[in-house]
Amino acid sequence: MRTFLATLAQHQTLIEQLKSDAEQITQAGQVIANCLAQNGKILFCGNGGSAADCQHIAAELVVRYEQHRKALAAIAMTTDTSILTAHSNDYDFSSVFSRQIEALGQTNDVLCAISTSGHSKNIISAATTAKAQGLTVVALTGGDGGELKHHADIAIIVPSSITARIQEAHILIGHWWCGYIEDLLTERSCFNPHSTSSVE
Ligand SMILES: O=C(CO)[C@@H](O)[C@H](O)[C@H](O)[C@H](O)COP(=O)(O)O
Ligand SMILES: [Zn+2]
Repeated sequence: MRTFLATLAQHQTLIEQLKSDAEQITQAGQVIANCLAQNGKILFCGNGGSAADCQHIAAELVVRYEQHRKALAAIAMTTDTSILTAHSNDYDFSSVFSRQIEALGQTNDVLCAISTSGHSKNIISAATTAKAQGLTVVALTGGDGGELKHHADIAIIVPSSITARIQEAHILIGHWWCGYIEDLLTERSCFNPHSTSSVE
């Protein structure tokens, strides 16, 4: 029988291991911030719990994380039930995200592809389509990074085989990115009164 303390210990071990990825996680945060500063947008894709992470992080960027500041361009490609059902029903679930990238992706955008296994077909297809269209691909994955790591410009691999622990690490990284991006864009005066929206 699992105990809460044993699960907590797994989580803490993993968080400790993530220290060695700090530089790469920071670099990915810079890539996302640069994209937003240059009027690009962040497209997110993931399945199940990772789909929830997509809309969670996109909401922090569009609305706010810690600062009242201008809106940042982010889209969770996991939320439009008409697109998701029409495409899966008429074509194939494996291309449900790549189709949206074909519609929305531009060369100065970033795809943030989230897959704990790194093996989900629709996520790999999204990454390959994004690369082909000139987007930068940041992958949040786990295990050994699966096939996804081969199709990403930056692949952050949480070294665990437990889906839940990987997801917990992913949202920690996603939250950290949101704060770091707000800090970086503030430092570059991207949120000064002349570049902000009505929420100021
Ligand atoms: O949240 C969980 C498990 O914690 C599940 O919903 C999980 O996200 C789903 O099984 C996903 O389909 C797994 O996909 P992936 O992370 O391997 O790409
Ligand atoms: Zn979950």
